Amino acid sequence: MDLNPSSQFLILAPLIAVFGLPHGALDLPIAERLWPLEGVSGKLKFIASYVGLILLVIAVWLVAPGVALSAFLAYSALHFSGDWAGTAAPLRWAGGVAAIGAPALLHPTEVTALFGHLAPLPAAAIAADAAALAGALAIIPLALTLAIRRRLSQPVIELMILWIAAWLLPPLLFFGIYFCSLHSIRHYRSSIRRMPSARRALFTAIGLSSIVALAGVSFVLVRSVADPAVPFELGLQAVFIGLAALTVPHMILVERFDRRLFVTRVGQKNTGDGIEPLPPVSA
Ligand SMILES: CC1=C(/C=C/C(C)=C/C=C/C(C)=C/C=C/C=C(C)/C=C/C=C(C)/C=C/C2=C(C)CCCC2(C)C)C(C)(C)CCC1
Ligand SMILES: [Fe+2]
Repeated sequence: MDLNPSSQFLILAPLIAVFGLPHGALDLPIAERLWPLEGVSGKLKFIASYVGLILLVIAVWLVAPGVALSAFLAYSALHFSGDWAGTAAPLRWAGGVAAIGAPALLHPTEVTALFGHLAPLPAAAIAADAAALAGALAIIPLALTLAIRRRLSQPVIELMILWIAAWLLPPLLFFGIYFCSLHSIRHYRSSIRRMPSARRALFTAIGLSSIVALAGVSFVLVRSVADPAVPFELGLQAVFIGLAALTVPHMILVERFDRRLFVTRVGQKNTGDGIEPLPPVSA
């Protein structure tokens, strides 16, 4: 598909705002299930720590963008591997790495140029090469599983679709579709089932994601008054540096939530010697 990066971005940004942000905004209801965030002060303490971590990541990005970009790619792969949490480790890793590495391997020039908007070019090129190499290595567990098992399990089918999508779609569009369909919806469904009140969690998620989306739009509007020549670059930075910053507290919470409830992202209970479905929380 032939779509220039600015047009891809115009599709990606609203997709992320509507379908991507709410899965992270469930972090507040998740924290309320993990700890007794008593009263307004309990919630405010949690929000202050969450926002503090976000600001810390943005500060690191401003000081050392090359290091921050590489770290973002690495922890994103780790976070995305949770989408195949009930699966054997090699396939789980192959999935998390492919979400980043497949577009880097199949569209190297475009991905290097996009990374170049987020970090200085030499560091962006190194990050793009490393992501492409990781992508190539991620094919090995998939190919071995196919060769040994000789049957198409659900994770194998999902990974094959992921690779075909990465091949057919331009990188930003591929990422938007993976992130908003597989990652966000899977995480959203498995988390909301564990909430005492799904309706309340949904309203909280909508409210918090609107705040984050508004913050991103305001950043682009204010900055483009000073430099109207680069709205695409500012938009890309708002989305990806924003996601990089949100991911750190988001990952910490999701890990704790999954471990505390012994729940994998595919909505199953890990009993140590097998996987069994967990009953939904009663209201
Ligand atoms: C709770 C809370 C809140 C909210 C939150 C939220 C809303 C969250 C979200 C979260 C999220 C929402 C997350 C996400 C994540 C994401 C990620 C992790 C991504 C990654 C990506 C990447 C890494 C990419 C790459 C690339 C590029 C850049 C280009 C093209 C190619 C590729 C694809 C390779 C607030 C702050 C209000 C307050 C406090 C509390
Ligand atoms: Fe997530």
